[in-house]
Amino acid sequence: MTTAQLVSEIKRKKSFLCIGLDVDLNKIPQHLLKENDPIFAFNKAIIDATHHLCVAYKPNTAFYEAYGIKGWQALEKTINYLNKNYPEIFTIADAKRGDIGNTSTMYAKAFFEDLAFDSVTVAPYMGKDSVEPFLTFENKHTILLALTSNQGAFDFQTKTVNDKELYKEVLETSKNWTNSENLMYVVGATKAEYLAEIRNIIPNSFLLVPGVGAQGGNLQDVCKYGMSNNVGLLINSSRGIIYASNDVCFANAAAKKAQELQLQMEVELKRY
Ligand SMILES: O=c1ccn([C@@H]2O[C@H](COP(=O)(O)O)[C@@H](O)[C@H]2O)c(=O)[nH]1
Repeated sequence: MTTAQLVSEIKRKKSFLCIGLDVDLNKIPQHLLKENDPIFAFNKAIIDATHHLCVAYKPNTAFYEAYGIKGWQALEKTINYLNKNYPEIFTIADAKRGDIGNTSTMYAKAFFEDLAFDSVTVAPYMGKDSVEPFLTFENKHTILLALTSNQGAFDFQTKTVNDKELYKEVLETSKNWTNSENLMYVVGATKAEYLAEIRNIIPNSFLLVPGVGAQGGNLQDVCKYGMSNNVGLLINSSRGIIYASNDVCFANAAAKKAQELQLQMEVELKRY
């Protein structure tokens, strides 16, 4: 999917919501455990109930890898289901990959070709040659970790290196890499006060913003400092939406939570 198509979907749906599909078998409704593939059954119900309220889904691959081959098959079924039934949806494999060049090429093939995701999250720590293989794929997006939502972000990302905080160095350096138009960045909603400075460095890049909901980030603060001319935001909530209820009406409860966020986004889109 192109960035222009993503922006047009955001405007059509009046939503820049990304729903995280972080499936934990201990948290899903117990009646689903009788299904042949409980993870996919859960995802399908959530997707069918919420697709009109969001523009993106983000399965975090850890929640699939934890269940071995069955988890990986459920991830494959989920992305195939999305691509077949809701091709207008932007898909994110939250896999946080990145390695020496030839290995990164294989990661990129896995997520962009085999699984046909629109984007994958990548860690910048190994530098340019570990990220550029992802950037060579046309109309695919590499979402680089810049300033993450967790407390540990302060261990390295905000430390000063060469008179600059490390996350700023990541932004400034990566924006000059070949095919950098295919870059997006992760910035945690819990770090909204950093967004104005981040926008000075990358005024138009899309930001994937996790941390609203369960982690306590505030949607309005993120929009105030993080929205760009082309919206430029995908705000993610995972647990806050998909585990709204664990009874038989779980998908409706998830849709209700998603709608609460979508309505707030509609207000923000009018404001900026
Ligand atoms: O900085 C980051 C990067 C990634 N994540 C991931 O996003 C979701 C958040 O889930 P919630 O349940 O809405 O808290 C999850 O997959 C994280 O691994 C992040 O939270 N922060």
